[in-house]
Amino acid sequence: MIRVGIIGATGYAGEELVRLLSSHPEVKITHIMSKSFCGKKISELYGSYLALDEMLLEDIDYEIIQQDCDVVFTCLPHEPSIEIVPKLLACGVKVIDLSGSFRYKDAAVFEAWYGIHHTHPELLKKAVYGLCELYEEEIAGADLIGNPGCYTTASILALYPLLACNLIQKDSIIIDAKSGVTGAGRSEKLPFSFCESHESFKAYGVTTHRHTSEIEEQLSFAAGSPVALSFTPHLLPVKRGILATIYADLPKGLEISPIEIQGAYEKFYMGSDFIQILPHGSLPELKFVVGSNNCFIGYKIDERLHKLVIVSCIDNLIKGAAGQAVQNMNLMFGLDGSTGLPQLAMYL
Ligand SMILES: NC(=O)C1=CN([C@@H]2O[C@H](COP(=O)(O)OP(=O)(O)OC[C@H]3O[C@@H](n4cnc5c(N)ncnc54)[C@H](OP(=O)(O)O)[C@@H]3O)[C@@H](O)[C@H]2O)C=CC1
Ligand SMILES: CC(=O)N[C@@H](CCC(=O)OP(=O)(O)O)C(=O)O
Repeated sequence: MIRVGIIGATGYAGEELVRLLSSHPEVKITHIMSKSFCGKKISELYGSYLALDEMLLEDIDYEIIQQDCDVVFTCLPHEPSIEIVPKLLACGVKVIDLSGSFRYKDAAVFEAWYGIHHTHPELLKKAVYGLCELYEEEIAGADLIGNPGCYTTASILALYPLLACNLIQKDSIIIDAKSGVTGAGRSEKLPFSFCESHESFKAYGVTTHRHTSEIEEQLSFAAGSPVALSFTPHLLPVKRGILATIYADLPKGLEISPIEIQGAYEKFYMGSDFIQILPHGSLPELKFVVGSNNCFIGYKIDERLHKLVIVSCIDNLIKGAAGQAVQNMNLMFGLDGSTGLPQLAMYL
């Protein structure tokens, strides 16, 4: 059995990890950790978790982690992650970090977009970007994973194969993405509270959202040269799910058929359990993915404007956070990537 510790188990991403891992056939959760709720049962926060009450929420103790864990998931805000992850690595455990702190190759890019000083830039060389469909081999050999962001997962999975095959113009990309409110985390933030967000709809982070830089970095690897794009997130009045509608110009002077687009996606994602490519003109909805680790991608060519419109959907807490983290753990420990992960959505 893989012995797992979860730091930040009380947050939305941590809670989803506890849920997924408690039924994983190869995992024993040995410690769940919190800063503010030490000594409490997890059912005091999440009422349905009575079955897990023999485990109390604990403070972080590195000696105990060294003895009892093979891998630790850190589900923390970005700044505490930068300080805690190196101490975990020094214990000899593998680490899967869900924050933005270990996703970039260049600390200067992280610092510019997050406004946080990175005190351990040396670890960025060692960290592997945990998008399983792109970096399976590197993940298998990694000790530290920077688990991707939720908007970025939906966006990169939709665009990477098309840029790699030169099927869209890299200077024309516009990503219009919408997220459920759990994307903002459990801690109280007034603009994201029920009354402020329910039956309303708004854009935020316009031109400055930090995920712009994460998407650009990864897509530059696909294109083989820098990519700059426009990314606008919106807050949807639903609990979970991300739907990104993406616009890009088709290559100038070239006729691109749906068969070429479909072929590029299907070839790139051959053997990937969680990527579902719909036929030309069929578009996914949030209810196709919520509750599962899937990413559904649909597209339509706009012949009149010589553009491609792509719609990509994930569950922000599963493929966008905890599910992807489990998929990473599976690969790091030589398991099939899909072990213990939900394939089907909660349709109703
Ligand atoms: N929500 C989402 O959809 C996604 C989130 N993420 C990322 O995952 C991480 C966790 O997000 P999320 O679960 O939403 O956040 P929450 O706000 O819901 O939870 C944050 C967790 O971090 C713990 N925590 C906060 N500050 C500290 C600290 N100084 N030291 C130790 N623990 C601390 C809290 O512990 P406690 O209150 O128990 O003390 C809590 O368990 C973030 O980096 C986020 O950006 C990534 C992708 C998607
Ligand atoms: C709705 C909402 O607020 N979403 C979050 C993104 C959640 C996520 O992916 O977080 P990290 O990339 O920071 O880990 C936001 O826009 O800040």
